[in-house]
Amino acid sequence: MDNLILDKVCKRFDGFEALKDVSFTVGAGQKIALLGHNGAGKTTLMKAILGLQPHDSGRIKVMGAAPGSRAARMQVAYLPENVAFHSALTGREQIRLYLRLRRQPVKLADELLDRVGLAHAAGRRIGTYSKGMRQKVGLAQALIGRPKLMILDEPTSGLDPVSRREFYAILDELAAQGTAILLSSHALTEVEARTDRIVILSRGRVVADDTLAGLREQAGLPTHIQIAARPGAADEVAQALRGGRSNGVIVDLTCSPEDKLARLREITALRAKVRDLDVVPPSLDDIYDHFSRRAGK
Ligand SMILES: Nc1ncnc2c1ncn2[C@@H]1O[C@H](COP(=O)(O)OP(=O)(O)OP(=O)(O)O)[C@@H](O)[C@H]1O
Repeated sequence: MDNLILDKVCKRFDGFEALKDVSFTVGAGQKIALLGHNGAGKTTLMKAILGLQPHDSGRIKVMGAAPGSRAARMQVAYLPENVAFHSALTGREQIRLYLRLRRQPVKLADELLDRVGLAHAAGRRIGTYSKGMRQKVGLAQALIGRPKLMILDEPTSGLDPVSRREFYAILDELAAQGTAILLSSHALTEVEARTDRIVILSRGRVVADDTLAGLREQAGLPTHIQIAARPGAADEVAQALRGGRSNGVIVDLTCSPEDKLARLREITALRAKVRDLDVVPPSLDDIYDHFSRRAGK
C-alpha cells in the first residue's frame, strides 16, 4: 500500500484553479521532492493532504485514511515553511508540550532535541534561537510519534550547509524505517541528489513525475563535454572535434543524449592529445526550466 495516494485532486479558489487533476503516490520509504514556481500550488496541495483545507474533488488517502481524520493525523507529521513557536518557552519545554499533546512520554524531549543537534540549547528560550535553530525545533516536533508520512514545506530554508546535510541524514534514517517523505523546495541542486523522485507542479498541474534520470531522458537536453587538452594541442583537439574553446586548454562540446557515445569515441581516438575530460549532464535547474517552459506554452 502507498503511504500517500493522490488521485485527480482538484481545488478552486473563487473560480481560480489552484490544483487540477493532481495524481501521484508516495510509497513507504520514498523521498519525493515537490517543485514548482511561486503560486504553483505546493502549499495548497500540502494543506489538502493534511486535511487543513478541503479539496473540491478527487481522492486523497493518507495511510488508507481520509485527510484530517484521526487515523491520518496520528500518522502524519508536518513542518510548515515558517515555524512559529512560543518565544518564552525553552526548546525542551516546547517539545514537551508537543509530546503531551501527542500523548507521548515527555522524557523523550531531550532525545529528540539531541537528534536534531539542539541538545546544547535545550534549556534556552526559543526567543534567543536563530532561524536555523527554530527550524530544527520544528523538525524535532515533526519526529514525534514515528510518523508514516512527513510533509515538509521548504524545510531547509535558513539552515547552513552542515545543518542541511544533518537534516537529510535524519530524513534518510526515517525513510529507511519506512516513512514516506514529501518535501517542497526551491533549492534544486539540493534535492537533486537527495530524493528518489521529483514531481514538478506548474499552475496547479503535475507536469513531470519521475526519477532525475527519467526526467533527463524525457527532456532530452544536451550534455556538455569539457575536454582538457595537453599543452599545445588545444587548437588541434578543438578542430578535430568541432568544439569551442572556453579558455587556454579547455575544449567545450555540446551533444544530444543519443550522440554522447559517438562523441566519446571521437575523443578517445585523440587520447594522446587529451589530458582529462568531464561529462556534465543537464542539471535539475535545466530540467526544471524545460518542463516549466513546456507547461507554460
Ligand atoms: N485561501 C486562498 N484563497 C485564494 N487563493 C488562494 C488561497 N490559497 C492559495 N491561493 C492561490 O492558489 C495558488 C497556489 O498557492 P500556493 O500557496 O499553493 O502556492 P505555492 O506553490 O505554495 O507557492 P510558494 O512557492 O510561493 O509558496 C496561488 O495563486 C494562490 O494565490
